[in-house]
Amino acid sequence: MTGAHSPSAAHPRTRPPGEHHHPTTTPPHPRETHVTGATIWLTGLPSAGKTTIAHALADRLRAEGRRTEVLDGDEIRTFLSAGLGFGREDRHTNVQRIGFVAELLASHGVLTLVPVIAPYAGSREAVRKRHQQEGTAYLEVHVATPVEVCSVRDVKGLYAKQAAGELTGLTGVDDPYEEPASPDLRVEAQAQTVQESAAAVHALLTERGLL
Ligand SMILES: Nc1ncnc2c1ncn2[C@@H]1O[C@H](COP(=O)(O)OS(=O)(=O)O)[C@@H](OP(=O)(O)O)[C@H]1O
Ligand SMILES: Nc1ncnc2c1ncn2[C@@H]1O[C@H](COP(=O)(O)OP(=O)(O)O)[C@@H](O)[C@H]1O
Repeated sequence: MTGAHSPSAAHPRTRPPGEHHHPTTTPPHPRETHVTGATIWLTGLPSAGKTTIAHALADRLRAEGRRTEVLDGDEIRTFLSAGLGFGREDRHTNVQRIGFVAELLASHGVLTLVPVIAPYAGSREAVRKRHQQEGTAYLEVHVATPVEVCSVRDVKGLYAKQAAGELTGLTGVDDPYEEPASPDLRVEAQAQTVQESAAAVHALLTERGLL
């Protein structure tokens, strides 16, 4: 269909039937005019520090008055991705679902932090592409703590379980982790405090004009 309501490059999402365009005379909410959202994906091995960095950064961003969400991997697997396992296909599906929700939030001005392993480069690339298509900012942060450090931290006891033969398919041990070739930022979290790691991501957001 062509005409006033046909989709355009600037508004690529299809409006549901019956939903009307807001009158152009309605001004946007003043606080929202200069707010740019973004998805900040923190990828890395289990116990690398993704969740800890995400929450430290979220606290800081909220204190600075920014709308911020953390899409926690464990929570997502309880609700949005309930029933999915840790095989290649399920992990890919999980990452695409999270990417979809993150993009929606980010497109509405929310700084959306995603501490999720996302072990496959192809899955991460698909999420980046989706953001590009929608014109939404996307940053990939590799929390690059080496497996030797992660396995000592072993926050959830997964490395010990794998070593004891009680679990197979642990990312970075007996399941793949495809390291990002050119992330927007690589954080050497094993050599930093949590606040230093969070500050490095904060500096990236500033550098990219998102703060
Ligand atoms: N086999 C195996 N491999 C990796 N991780 C495992 C596994 N089994 C359970 N867990 C726990 O689940 C969390 C990973 O889920 P995610 O949704 O973040 O990862 S994925 O992108 O779908 O791979 C991950 O959370 P984090 O430790 O916070 O990374 C693990 O605690
Ligand atoms: N610079 C750092 N950044 C993040 N976590 C760190 C750092 N230094 C030490 N840690 C510790 O490492 C652990 C990381 O656990 P977590 O954030 O749950 O990892 P992940 O979400 O990647 O599985 C936490 O106990 C945290 O306190």
